[in-house]
Amino acid sequence: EVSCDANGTTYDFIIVGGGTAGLAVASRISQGLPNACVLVLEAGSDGRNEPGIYIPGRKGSTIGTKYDWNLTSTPQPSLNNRIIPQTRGKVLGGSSALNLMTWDRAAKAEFDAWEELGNPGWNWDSIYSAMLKAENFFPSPEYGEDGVGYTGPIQTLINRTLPEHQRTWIPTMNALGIAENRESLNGYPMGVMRQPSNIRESNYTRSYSPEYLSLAGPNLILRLSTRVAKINFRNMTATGVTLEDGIVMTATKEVILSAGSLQSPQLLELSGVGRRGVLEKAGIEVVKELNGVGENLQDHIRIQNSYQLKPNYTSFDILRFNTTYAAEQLALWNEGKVSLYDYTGSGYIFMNWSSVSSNISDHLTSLANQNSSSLGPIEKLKISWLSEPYTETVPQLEVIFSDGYTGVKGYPPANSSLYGASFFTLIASIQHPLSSGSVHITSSNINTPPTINSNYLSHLYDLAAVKTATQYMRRIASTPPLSSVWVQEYEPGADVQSEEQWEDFARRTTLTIYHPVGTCAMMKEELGGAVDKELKTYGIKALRVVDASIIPVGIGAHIQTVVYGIAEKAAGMIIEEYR
Ligand SMILES: Cc1cc2nc3c(=O)[nH]c(=O)nc-3n(C[C@H](O)[C@H](O)[C@H](O)COP(=O)(O)OP(=O)(O)OC[C@H]3O[C@@H](n4cnc5c(N)ncnc54)[C@H](O)[C@@H]3O)c2cc1C
Repeated sequence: EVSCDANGTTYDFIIVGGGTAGLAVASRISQGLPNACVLVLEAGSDGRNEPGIYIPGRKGSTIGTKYDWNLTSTPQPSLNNRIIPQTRGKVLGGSSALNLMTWDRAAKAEFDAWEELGNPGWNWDSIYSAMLKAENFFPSPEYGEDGVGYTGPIQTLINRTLPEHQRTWIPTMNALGIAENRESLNGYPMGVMRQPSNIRESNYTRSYSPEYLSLAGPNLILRLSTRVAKINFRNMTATGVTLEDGIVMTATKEVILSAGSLQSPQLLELSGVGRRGVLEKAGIEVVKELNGVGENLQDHIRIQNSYQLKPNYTSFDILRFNTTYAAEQLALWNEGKVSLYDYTGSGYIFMNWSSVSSNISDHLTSLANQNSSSLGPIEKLKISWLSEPYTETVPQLEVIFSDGYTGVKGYPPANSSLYGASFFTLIASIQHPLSSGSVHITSSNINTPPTINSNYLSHLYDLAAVKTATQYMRRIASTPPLSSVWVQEYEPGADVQSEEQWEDFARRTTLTIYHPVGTCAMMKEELGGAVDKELKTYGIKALRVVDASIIPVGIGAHIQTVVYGIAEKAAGMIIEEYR
């Protein structure tokens, strides 16, 4: 058995970023290539003992803390120049430590499109089987058996804690013509459903990418609080990395970049791989001119409505204003008993626009088709999904039932008569927005955050889509039986009625749902790709990118399952190549 030096400077593989994909790919390589030394370099600390991370009901509490890189967008003109937080985990497990634990999958056609973009071998069948390797589903009478995996390290389940008023969710959507789908992870995601959350059944803790480390052998060396400043090259071959403190680490086989959609392109550019104009402006010598780096930034946008519950319902909000009750619930959670601290927002719908109305669908499709002569391959694909035959399978709108207040206006302050009230929130997410943007460096210093411009709502389709979504959520809330649980629409509020007011609400409150992808896209180089079908960086040897940045086209689902799938598939290719 190989012996790997925990404090050495030379390893076979160096993985940059111990996040969602990074720990998965590193652990699988360690397992599959036991004679190779695998080094993971993670800038963040170990958050496995942090209650804000491991208690599901404390999801969101670590946003904006030391576990977050606290990146932000540029002022967004179509959002009244608001600066939108670009939350990213800076901790072991990366964004899988901070995410909201939705575990789902997009439609078959969306993954088959990856192959059509010039990536033979990347289609539903192969990506699906890679995704299944990540998970271990705990069966539930409320969910089916098709579409879930049972052998992976990430544990998933249907949450045992369901607020009373959330029981209205599925019947309400049925009344609006949306059928229940209990096998929504099998490539056909449409319908209304509860969905799994990535929670460990035995102790109801967050199950996330550090779980992969239990698969790794002693040949995996993990270094925390260690930030990579650049990748080093000789003769167009990656030879290792330089750390922030100047120490040089050598990779004899490969450097694997898993720093995520906002920081993998940053590191490539800091190392001389990217758009010539960007590199020259930042004073960086060009190693390889690669136009796709940092471009094609796509994200899911969200908008939210919230409703004040009748006094006989207790929501998740009670944990913020009743400290005695919160302490009791926490004690229950600590004893492993059913508790409000178990809760994750587990009610969903995935639907097309014609389920809102055929007029809406026609209107949105015609907006999407404006300027269709100058479209790139990604926009063309997204627009094709608005028409037959894809309308029946590829979702355009997601709505999440999220208990408690999670809007933009803020929970009522202590001096308000509404303080102590309970709310539920409906969160809509537009699955295929047509606005896209970029993330680029502006300086050669790793400590200067990259400039992130997502161009949110810059496309008329996106603006009309969020308006439609928030209007539709009022319709959902006003449909029985959900209509019977609340007294008042708190946000946007009943006075929002005209088209102008809805548009104003959209511009004031649209946010991201934290799914940036596409910035090192796996696509032909001439189409704007940065990596090939083996995730190898064009023009450079021994350098792969393995994280959400390689996703060429945004998907109609939350993205962690496919990030694990990408890592599993990458590990398979790497093990095959070096065995
Ligand atoms: C708040 C939030 C909620 C979300 N909710 C959901 C959800 O409910 N369901 C879902 O499916 N998806 C969700 N997502 C999205 C999903 O979690 C992410 O897309 C996914 O985890 C990204 O994985 P990744 O491997 O690409 O990057 P990350 O997991 O972010 O990993 C990147 C890692 O690289 C490290 N790093 C960066 N730069 C350096 C450097 N220079 N040197 C060393 N290390 C470095 C980072 O610290 C980090 O650990 C959410 C994301 C966020 C932020």
